[in-house]
Amino acid sequence: KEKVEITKEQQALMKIITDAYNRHQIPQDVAKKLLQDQYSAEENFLLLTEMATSQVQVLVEFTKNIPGFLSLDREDQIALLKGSAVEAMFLRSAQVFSRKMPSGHTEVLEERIRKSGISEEFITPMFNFYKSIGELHMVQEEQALLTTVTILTPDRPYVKDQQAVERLQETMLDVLRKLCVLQHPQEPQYFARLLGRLTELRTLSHYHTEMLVSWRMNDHKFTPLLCEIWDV
Ligand SMILES: COc1ccc(-c2nc3ccccc3n2[C@H](C(=O)Nc2c(C)cccc2C)C2CCCCC2)c(OC)c1
Repeated sequence: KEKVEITKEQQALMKIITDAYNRHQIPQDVAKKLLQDQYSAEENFLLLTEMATSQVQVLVEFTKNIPGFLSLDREDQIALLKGSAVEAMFLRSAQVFSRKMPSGHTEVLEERIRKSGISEEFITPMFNFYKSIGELHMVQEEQALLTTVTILTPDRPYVKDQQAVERLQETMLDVLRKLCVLQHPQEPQYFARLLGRLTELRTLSHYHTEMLVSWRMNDHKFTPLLCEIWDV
Protein backbone atom coordinates (compact mmCIF):
# COMPACT_ATOMS: atom_id res chain seq x y z
CA LYS A 1 0.00 0.00 0.00
CA GLU A 2 1.87 3.11 -1.21
CA LYS A 3 2.16 5.79 1.50
CA VAL A 4 0.56 8.97 0.15
CA GLU A 5 2.22 12.11 1.46
CA ILE A 6 1.56 15.77 0.70
CA THR A 7 4.89 17.61 0.48
CA LYS A 8 5.62 20.92 2.20
CA GLU A 9 5.40 22.73 -1.16
CA GLN A 10 2.07 21.09 -1.94
CA GLN A 11 0.80 22.03 1.54
CA ALA A 12 1.78 25.67 0.89
CA LEU A 13 0.18 25.60 -2.58
CA MET A 14 -3.07 24.20 -1.15
CA LYS A 15 -3.17 26.91 1.53
CA ILE A 16 -2.65 29.72 -1.01
CA ILE A 17 -5.41 28.36 -3.26
CA THR A 18 -7.90 27.65 -0.45
CA ASP A 19 -7.35 31.03 1.26
CA ALA A 20 -7.79 32.81 -2.10
CA TYR A 21 -10.89 30.73 -2.87
CA ASN A 22 -12.47 31.63 0.48
CA ARG A 23 -11.42 35.29 0.22
CA HIS A 24 -12.82 35.77 -3.26
CA GLN A 25 -16.44 34.84 -2.66
CA ILE A 26 -19.45 36.91 -3.59
CA PRO A 27 -20.44 39.06 -0.56
CA GLN A 28 -24.23 38.83 -0.55
CA ASP A 29 -25.54 35.31 -0.18
CA VAL A 30 -28.05 34.59 -2.94
CA ALA A 31 -29.37 31.52 -1.11
CA LYS A 32 -30.41 33.67 1.85
CA LYS A 33 -32.16 36.10 -0.52
CA LEU A 34 -34.00 33.28 -2.23
CA LEU A 35 -35.07 31.76 1.10
CA GLN A 36 -36.48 35.11 2.23
CA ASP A 37 -38.66 36.01 -0.71
CA GLN A 38 -40.31 34.61 -3.79
CA TYR A 39 -39.25 36.71 -6.81
CA SER A 40 -40.76 37.05 -10.28
CA ALA A 41 -39.04 35.50 -13.31
CA GLU A 42 -37.83 39.00 -14.26
CA GLU A 43 -36.40 39.69 -10.79
CA ASN A 44 -34.76 36.25 -10.73
CA PHE A 45 -33.19 36.80 -14.12
CA LEU A 46 -31.78 40.13 -12.97
CA LEU A 47 -30.47 38.44 -9.80
CA LEU A 48 -28.89 35.69 -11.90
CA THR A 49 -27.13 38.17 -14.21
CA GLU A 50 -25.93 40.21 -11.21
CA MET A 51 -24.61 37.06 -9.49
CA ALA A 52 -22.96 35.82 -12.68
CA THR A 53 -21.35 39.22 -13.36
CA SER A 54 -19.85 39.47 -9.89
CA GLN A 55 -18.83 35.81 -10.07
CA VAL A 56 -16.73 36.55 -13.17
CA GLN A 57 -15.04 39.46 -11.39
CA VAL A 58 -14.37 37.23 -8.39
CA LEU A 59 -12.98 34.52 -10.69
CA VAL A 60 -10.49 36.96 -12.22
CA GLU A 61 -9.26 37.93 -8.73
CA PHE A 62 -9.06 34.27 -7.69
CA THR A 63 -6.95 33.26 -10.71
CA LYS A 64 -4.36 35.92 -9.82
CA ASN A 65 -3.61 33.80 -6.74
CA ILE A 66 -3.06 30.55 -8.63
CA PRO A 67 0.74 30.12 -8.58
CA GLY A 68 1.97 30.20 -12.15
CA PHE A 69 -1.24 31.56 -13.70
CA LEU A 70 0.13 35.08 -14.20
CA SER A 71 3.25 33.60 -15.85
CA LEU A 72 1.08 32.14 -18.63
CA ASP A 73 0.75 34.01 -21.92
CA ARG A 74 -1.64 36.91 -21.28
CA GLU A 75 -4.03 35.97 -24.07
CA ASP A 76 -4.08 32.39 -22.77
CA GLN A 77 -5.04 33.71 -19.33
CA ILE A 78 -8.07 35.42 -20.93
CA ALA A 79 -8.93 32.28 -22.93
CA LEU A 80 -8.85 30.18 -19.75
CA LEU A 81 -11.09 32.65 -17.87
CA LYS A 82 -13.55 32.93 -20.75
CA GLY A 83 -13.58 29.15 -21.24
CA SER A 84 -14.16 28.26 -17.59
CA ALA A 85 -16.46 31.06 -16.32
CA VAL A 86 -19.73 29.18 -16.93
CA GLU A 87 -18.41 25.95 -15.41
CA ALA A 88 -17.09 27.87 -12.40
CA MET A 89 -20.52 29.45 -11.99
CA PHE A 90 -22.33 26.10 -11.99
CA LEU A 91 -19.68 24.61 -9.68
CA ARG A 92 -20.19 27.53 -7.29
CA SER A 93 -23.97 27.15 -7.53
CA ALA A 94 -23.69 23.43 -6.78
CA GLN A 95 -21.52 24.16 -3.75
CA VAL A 96 -23.99 26.80 -2.51
CA PHE A 97 -26.89 24.39 -3.04
CA SER A 98 -25.09 21.54 -1.24
CA ARG A 99 -24.18 23.63 1.82
CA LYS A 100 -25.52 22.30 5.14
CA MET A 101 -28.70 24.32 5.86
CA PRO A 102 -31.29 24.14 8.65
CA SER A 103 -33.78 21.34 7.88
CA GLY A 104 -36.33 22.25 5.26
CA HIS A 105 -34.26 25.12 3.85
CA THR A 106 -32.74 23.08 1.01
CA GLU A 107 -36.22 22.01 -0.09
CA VAL A 108 -37.44 25.64 -0.09
CA LEU A 109 -34.35 26.71 -2.03
CA GLU A 110 -34.87 23.91 -4.55
CA GLU A 111 -38.51 24.93 -5.00
CA ARG A 112 -37.55 28.61 -5.50
CA ILE A 113 -34.96 27.62 -8.12
CA ARG A 114 -37.42 25.30 -9.91
CA LYS A 115 -39.89 28.19 -10.08
CA SER A 116 -37.25 30.84 -10.85
CA GLY A 117 -38.08 31.16 -14.52
CA ILE A 118 -35.73 28.56 -15.89
CA SER A 119 -37.45 26.31 -18.41
CA GLU A 120 -38.47 22.83 -17.27
CA GLU A 121 -36.14 20.81 -19.52
CA PHE A 122 -32.97 22.13 -17.75
CA ILE A 123 -34.14 21.60 -14.17
CA THR A 124 -33.44 17.85 -13.99
CA PRO A 125 -29.90 17.92 -15.41
CA MET A 126 -29.08 20.93 -13.24
CA PHE A 127 -30.29 19.35 -9.99
CA ASN A 128 -28.78 15.97 -10.92
CA PHE A 129 -25.43 17.76 -11.09
CA TYR A 130 -26.03 19.69 -7.84
CA LYS A 131 -26.95 16.50 -6.00
CA SER A 132 -24.00 14.56 -7.41
CA ILE A 133 -21.70 17.33 -6.15
CA GLY A 134 -23.46 17.31 -2.79
CA GLU A 135 -22.99 13.55 -2.39
CA LEU A 136 -19.21 14.04 -2.55
CA HIS A 137 -19.18 16.05 0.72
CA MET A 138 -16.09 17.91 -0.47
CA VAL A 139 -13.94 19.72 2.06
CA GLN A 140 -13.15 23.33 1.18
CA GLU A 141 -9.63 22.47 -0.03
CA GLU A 142 -11.13 20.00 -2.51
CA GLN A 143 -13.67 22.60 -3.67
CA ALA A 144 -10.94 25.19 -4.21
CA LEU A 145 -8.66 22.74 -6.05
CA LEU A 146 -11.52 21.42 -8.19
CA THR A 147 -12.33 24.96 -9.33
CA THR A 148 -8.63 25.55 -10.00
CA VAL A 149 -8.38 22.33 -12.07
CA THR A 150 -11.47 23.46 -14.03
CA ILE A 151 -9.90 26.86 -14.79
CA LEU A 152 -6.63 25.21 -15.88
CA THR A 153 -8.24 23.09 -18.61
CA PRO A 154 -5.70 23.06 -21.49
CA ASP A 155 -8.15 22.41 -24.35
CA ARG A 156 -10.24 25.58 -24.03
CA PRO A 157 -10.82 27.45 -27.31
CA TYR A 158 -7.98 29.79 -28.42
CA VAL A 159 -5.39 28.53 -25.88
CA LYS A 160 -2.03 28.69 -27.70
CA ASP A 161 0.45 27.15 -25.24
CA GLN A 162 -1.59 24.13 -24.06
CA GLN A 163 1.52 22.41 -22.63
CA ALA A 164 2.11 25.27 -20.18
CA VAL A 165 -1.51 25.01 -18.96
CA GLU A 166 -1.26 21.21 -18.80
CA ARG A 167 1.84 21.43 -16.58
CA LEU A 168 0.00 23.75 -14.16
CA GLN A 169 -3.12 21.60 -14.16
CA GLU A 170 -1.08 18.46 -13.48
CA THR A 171 0.52 20.15 -10.46
CA MET A 172 -2.96 20.87 -9.08
CA LEU A 173 -4.30 17.41 -9.97
CA ASP A 174 -1.42 15.77 -8.07
CA VAL A 175 -2.27 17.70 -4.90
CA LEU A 176 -6.00 17.02 -5.35
CA ARG A 177 -5.39 13.29 -5.87
CA LYS A 178 -3.34 13.03 -2.66
CA LEU A 179 -5.87 15.09 -0.72
CA CYS A 180 -8.70 12.80 -1.87
CA VAL A 181 -6.78 9.69 -0.76
CA LEU A 182 -6.07 11.26 2.64
CA GLN A 183 -9.58 12.70 3.15
CA HIS A 184 -11.50 9.63 1.92
CA PRO A 185 -9.31 6.61 2.77
CA GLN A 186 -12.24 4.16 2.60
CA GLU A 187 -13.02 5.27 -0.96
CA PRO A 188 -10.00 4.69 -3.25
CA GLN A 189 -11.97 5.78 -6.36
CA TYR A 190 -13.14 9.08 -4.81
CA PHE A 191 -10.66 11.11 -6.91
CA ALA A 192 -11.96 9.47 -10.12
CA ARG A 193 -15.56 10.26 -9.08
CA LEU A 194 -14.56 13.86 -8.47
CA LEU A 195 -13.06 14.18 -11.96
CA GLY A 196 -16.14 12.50 -13.40
CA ARG A 197 -18.17 15.45 -12.09
CA LEU A 198 -16.11 17.75 -14.35
CA THR A 199 -17.44 15.86 -17.37
CA GLU A 200 -21.03 16.33 -16.08
CA LEU A 201 -20.20 20.01 -15.47
CA ARG A 202 -19.00 20.52 -19.04
CA THR A 203 -22.17 18.90 -20.40
CA LEU A 204 -24.40 21.06 -18.17
CA SER A 205 -22.51 24.17 -19.26
CA HIS A 206 -23.30 23.43 -22.90
CA TYR A 207 -26.96 24.21 -22.06
CA HIS A 208 -26.36 27.56 -20.40
CA THR A 209 -27.03 29.81 -23.42
CA GLU A 210 -30.28 27.90 -24.05
CA MET A 211 -31.17 28.21 -20.35
CA LEU A 212 -30.83 31.98 -20.53
CA VAL A 213 -32.67 32.69 -23.77
CA SER A 214 -35.51 30.35 -22.74
CA TRP A 215 -35.96 32.03 -19.33
CA ARG A 216 -39.73 32.55 -18.97
CA MET A 217 -39.84 36.27 -19.82
CA ASN A 218 -39.24 38.37 -22.91
CA ASP A 219 -36.48 40.92 -23.54
CA HIS A 220 -33.52 39.29 -21.71
CA LYS A 221 -30.99 42.00 -20.79
CA PHE A 222 -27.32 41.12 -20.17
CA THR A 223 -24.42 43.15 -18.76
CA PRO A 224 -21.55 43.90 -21.24
CA LEU A 225 -19.30 41.55 -19.24
CA LEU A 226 -21.81 38.71 -19.58
CA CYS A 227 -22.11 39.33 -23.34
CA GLU A 228 -18.35 38.79 -23.41
CA ILE A 229 -18.46 35.61 -21.34
CA TRP A 230 -21.81 34.09 -22.32
CA ASP A 231 -22.56 33.47 -25.99
CA VAL A 232 -25.58 35.75 -25.91
C1 LIG B 1 -27.40 29.81 -16.16
O1 LIG B 1 -28.48 29.28 -15.43
C2 LIG B 1 -28.39 29.16 -14.06
C3 LIG B 1 -27.21 29.30 -13.32
C4 LIG B 1 -27.23 29.17 -11.92
C5 LIG B 1 -28.40 28.88 -11.27
C6 LIG B 1 -28.41 28.72 -9.81
N1 LIG B 1 -28.28 27.56 -9.18
C7 LIG B 1 -28.28 27.82 -7.84
C8 LIG B 1 -28.15 26.98 -6.72
C9 LIG B 1 -28.17 27.51 -5.44
C10 LIG B 1 -28.35 28.91 -5.26
C11 LIG B 1 -28.49 29.76 -6.37
C12 LIG B 1 -28.44 29.20 -7.65
N2 LIG B 1 -28.52 29.72 -8.91
C13 LIG B 1 -28.68 31.14 -9.31
C14 LIG B 1 -27.42 31.89 -8.85
O2 LIG B 1 -27.46 33.02 -8.42
N3 LIG B 1 -26.26 31.18 -8.97
C15 LIG B 1 -25.00 31.72 -8.71
C16 LIG B 1 -24.32 32.45 -9.70
C17 LIG B 1 -24.98 32.67 -11.04
C18 LIG B 1 -23.04 32.97 -9.44
C19 LIG B 1 -22.44 32.74 -8.20
C20 LIG B 1 -23.08 32.01 -7.22
C21 LIG B 1 -24.35 31.48 -7.47
C22 LIG B 1 -25.06 30.68 -6.41
C23 LIG B 1 -30.00 31.75 -8.82
C24 LIG B 1 -30.24 33.11 -9.50
C25 LIG B 1 -31.59 33.69 -9.14
C26 LIG B 1 -32.72 32.72 -9.45
C27 LIG B 1 -32.49 31.38 -8.76
C28 LIG B 1 -31.13 30.80 -9.10
C29 LIG B 1 -29.58 28.75 -12.01
O3 LIG B 1 -30.72 28.47 -11.31
C30 LIG B 1 -31.94 28.45 -12.04
C31 LIG B 1 -29.60 28.89 -13.39
